[in-house]
Amino acid sequence: MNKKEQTVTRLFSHLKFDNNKFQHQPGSVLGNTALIVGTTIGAGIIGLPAVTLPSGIIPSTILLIIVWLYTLISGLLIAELTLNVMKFEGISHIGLLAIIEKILGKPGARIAGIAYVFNHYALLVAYMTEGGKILTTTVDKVWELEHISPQWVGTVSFFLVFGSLMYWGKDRLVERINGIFIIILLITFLGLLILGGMQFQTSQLLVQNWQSIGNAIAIIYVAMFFHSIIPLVVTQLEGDSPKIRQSILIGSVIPLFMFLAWNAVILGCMTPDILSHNFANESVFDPLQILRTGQSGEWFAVLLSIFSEFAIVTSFIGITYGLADFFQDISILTKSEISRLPLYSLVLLPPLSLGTFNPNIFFHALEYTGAFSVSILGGIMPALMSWKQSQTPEFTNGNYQTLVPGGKITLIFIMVGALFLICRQILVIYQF
Ligand SMILES: N[C@@H](Cc1ccccc1)C(=O)O
Repeated sequence: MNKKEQTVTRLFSHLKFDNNKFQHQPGSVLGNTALIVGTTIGAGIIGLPAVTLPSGIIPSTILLIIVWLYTLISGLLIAELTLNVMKFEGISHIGLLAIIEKILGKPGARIAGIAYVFNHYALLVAYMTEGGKILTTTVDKVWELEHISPQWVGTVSFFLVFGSLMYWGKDRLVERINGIFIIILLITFLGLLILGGMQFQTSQLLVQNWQSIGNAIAIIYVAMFFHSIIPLVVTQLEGDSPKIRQSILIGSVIPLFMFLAWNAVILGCMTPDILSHNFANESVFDPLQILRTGQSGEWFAVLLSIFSEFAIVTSFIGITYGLADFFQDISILTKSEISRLPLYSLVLLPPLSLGTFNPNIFFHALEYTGAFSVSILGGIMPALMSWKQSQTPEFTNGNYQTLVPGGKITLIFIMVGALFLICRQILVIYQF
């Protein structure tokens, strides 16, 4: 092909000033795929087996695939909106909330802002309580303590260890530690699959309770959510739509396979003996909590504790940064400078107090964030924005770049899915 005829795919060039000249620094598909995978794997995967256990492996596998499809479509929709806003405005970076404000105006941005803060606080509560619980269980076991520490001790310890890291740690140090944790996470995950696969109970494949499946939707949705980083991916890939599509597709397929394997292996480890366990003060029967005590072997328990703790810590790092950035943006907009101590206090103290007084809030925190904020940010908002843009002449004159097929039918599917989740949760709360 003649050089002149080559199509230019990217929207702008990412340049870095180095050695007295600008150098082109394109983001890689690989790097952005890893970013998506890293963001996706978090507390959701730890909450998953407890909510899928009642319905069984086959129904939950099908549900996981359906929710994945939903998150993939809504993720591509957010990428499409970001891409087009950048193109029409001529800017090379914009955040999710700013996109919502540009398209839906101030009221839309306010609702999204509330959903965003709710999402981050609820996740932080979940991370601190569950991360703390695993910490104390491990310490009690290693030092063979007779008195099991109260759960709030765990929540406070988690806050002191990892909150301090976030407050005092320089960005580069935190980034390095995060990278090491992700490697540990992947190695322990493989170990768990191998050990768990060896003790798979085929009888578990026969369990099929389709009516219990609804209880798992909200947590699966949180587990698969990564949408708040899509605008960053679009920027790093210079608005190059084939690369963006590829990163989002591969970046969401990898966690899907991890979830499918993990779900099958953990549910497959459930022997009748394990299932007869009963925790007096817990409202949810959590298979991971029992497996961590060594019911499927000591090695399995050790790997599971490491995997769970690091999955939570890596997400804690990302979500703490996300919320700190959000409050910093607001302080810049309102021209009121906020220094580091008040900023991190604002981010970490409210979830700490909620988690200390409700140490068993983990599952509720995940469920509520799925039903009331992920549904708004990852479902209703992108569908509304896309609908509004399809009515605007400048977007319908052929210059609009689409990543998601199906037009209005897709948007209705996204909208109905999110509304269903919200209504279902309200009915559960009021026990209709
Ligand atoms: N998927 C993440 C949750 C998450 C929400 C929002 C942004 C990024 C990540 C988890 O399971 O912990």
